[in-house]
Amino acid sequence: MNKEHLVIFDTTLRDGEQSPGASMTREEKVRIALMLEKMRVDVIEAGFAIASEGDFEAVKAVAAAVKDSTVCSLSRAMEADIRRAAEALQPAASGRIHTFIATSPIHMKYKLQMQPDQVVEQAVKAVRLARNLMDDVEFSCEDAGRSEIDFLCRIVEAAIAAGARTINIPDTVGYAIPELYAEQIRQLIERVPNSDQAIFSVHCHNDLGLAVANSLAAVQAGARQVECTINGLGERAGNAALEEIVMAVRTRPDVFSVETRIEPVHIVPTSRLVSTVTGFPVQPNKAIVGKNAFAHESGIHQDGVLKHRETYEIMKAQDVGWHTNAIVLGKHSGRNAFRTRLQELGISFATEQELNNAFILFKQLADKKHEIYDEDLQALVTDTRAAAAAEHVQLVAMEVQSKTGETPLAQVVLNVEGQEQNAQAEGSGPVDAVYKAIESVISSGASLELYSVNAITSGTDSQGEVTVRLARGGRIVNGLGADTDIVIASAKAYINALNALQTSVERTHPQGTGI
Ligand SMILES: CC(=O)SCCNC(=O)CCNC(=O)[C@H](O)C(C)(C)COP(=O)(O)OP(=O)(O)OC[C@H]1O[C@@H](n2cnc3c(N)ncnc32)[C@H](O)[C@@H]1OP(=O)(O)O
Ligand SMILES: CC(C)C(=O)C(=O)O
Ligand SMILES: [Mg+2]
Repeated sequence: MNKEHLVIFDTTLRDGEQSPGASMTREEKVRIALMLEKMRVDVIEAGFAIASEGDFEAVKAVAAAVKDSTVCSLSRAMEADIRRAAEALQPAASGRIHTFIATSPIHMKYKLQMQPDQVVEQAVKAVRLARNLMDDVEFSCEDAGRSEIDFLCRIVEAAIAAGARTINIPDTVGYAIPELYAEQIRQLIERVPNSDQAIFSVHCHNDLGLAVANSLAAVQAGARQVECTINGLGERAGNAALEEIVMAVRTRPDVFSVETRIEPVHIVPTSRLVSTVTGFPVQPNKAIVGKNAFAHESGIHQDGVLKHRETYEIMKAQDVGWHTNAIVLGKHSGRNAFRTRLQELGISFATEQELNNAFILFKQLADKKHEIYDEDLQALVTDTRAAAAAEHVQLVAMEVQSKTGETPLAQVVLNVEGQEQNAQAEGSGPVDAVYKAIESVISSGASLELYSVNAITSGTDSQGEVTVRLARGGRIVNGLGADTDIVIASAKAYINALNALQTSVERTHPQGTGI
């Protein structure tokens, strides 16, 4: 099937900038415009030239910098606005004046305070003037979503006759519903006698969360330009998101008879740039550009994706500019994802039992921590292996009381060579109390040469990793322990070192001397 071209009109720099707090400098607008050009956006609306001296300069700078996309400026249906837009667009290789006037009864009566006939007259005058200054003119019926269809037909016909090449039917206040909006576009194209002389465009706002759905329904009804913004930035709840429109059309060629010229690999970098410049973070679950858009945490999905990516992905992360998709390990993960990640880290298990033991520890840790990082896995494997090694001493349970103004007290239950033993001791701090309690049972005679604690990853839910070095009779051993509770990590590390000390004794004196 021969696909028709869908014009992608990006208004991040104009409607996007109308988001409270999203103002951009001239330099920032140029940087974003160059990314949009690289992405092969057809039209870049760079600003509203009459709004301020700064916006005039910004439109001018974008017009001078961009070569491959058409650069556009907004203007009211007023002579001064249109002349200012034309002046700012002077340097453009391809420029467009976008002029608009409201057509809904509520806007005409209360805001413009004009009669419908006057609105038509002013629209026609505006389009004519713009066409005298520039070939490419777009006319918008502001608040078309709440305008009467007969009046819309009348003003659209007049605007096309006056020279508008693109007719935009905005749902300015996000009031439209897909089926009804599509019907509005269909009727306009059918009923306006000269509709074949213009491209019909849509510009949808997201007040009811329907901006993309409305835009796509309109495309199905014959619209051939969509106005949209990166990350859905825009007035109030925003505009239709460019990345969602482009990827919907691209992912469902069976549904849409149009195609864009967008190179989607630039989508994520552009999204990041817009987010950085405006300071508006992208929500993690945002389609296409959110951090979680290609991330899988649940075991069943991870297993599916590892076996055949398309089981849970309708797009490829790399196609829209992500480095890769992501298998995130957490409490919903399963063995397949766990084993695969460890293999990627170069860690394999000799037996399925060893893997299962590590997996049990992993689930326990995941219950305490939101996300498990590679460093957590490495520490966990070290723990599993230490546990698997001949263990003379094991920590069964421990409790530490530590209060301001009171001496810390530790109670430990140890399993020594198969026998449970209880001990308690006070110490200068909770770790000191635990170590004294352990020593009251073991009497290792070793001296503590080093004690250090590190957060394995960032965040207060991170695991603490403790390293302990013990020396006895010329032998020095290290012990490692990790836990989200650093006192427990300290006990694990100490016991790990005691066991290492014993193992090294066994190696040198097979009969052993005991710990
Ligand atoms: C749906 C949209 O996104 S529309 C674009 C919205 N964007 C902006 O408004 C950003 C830039 N705007 C501005 O900088 C200023 O509003 C300016 C420079 C355009 C105008 O500033 P001011 O002259 O001080 O007018 P103000 O903003 O207070 O009021 C708007 C005036 O324009 C009139 N007007 C509004 N839309 C149009 C239009 N499309 N065509 C002609 N006149 C219009 C209003 O009726 C009002 O006229 P009045 O002053 O005679 O009552
Ligand atoms: C100026 C027009 C196109 C607009 O932004 C709107 O109606 O939302
Ligand atoms: Mg708008």
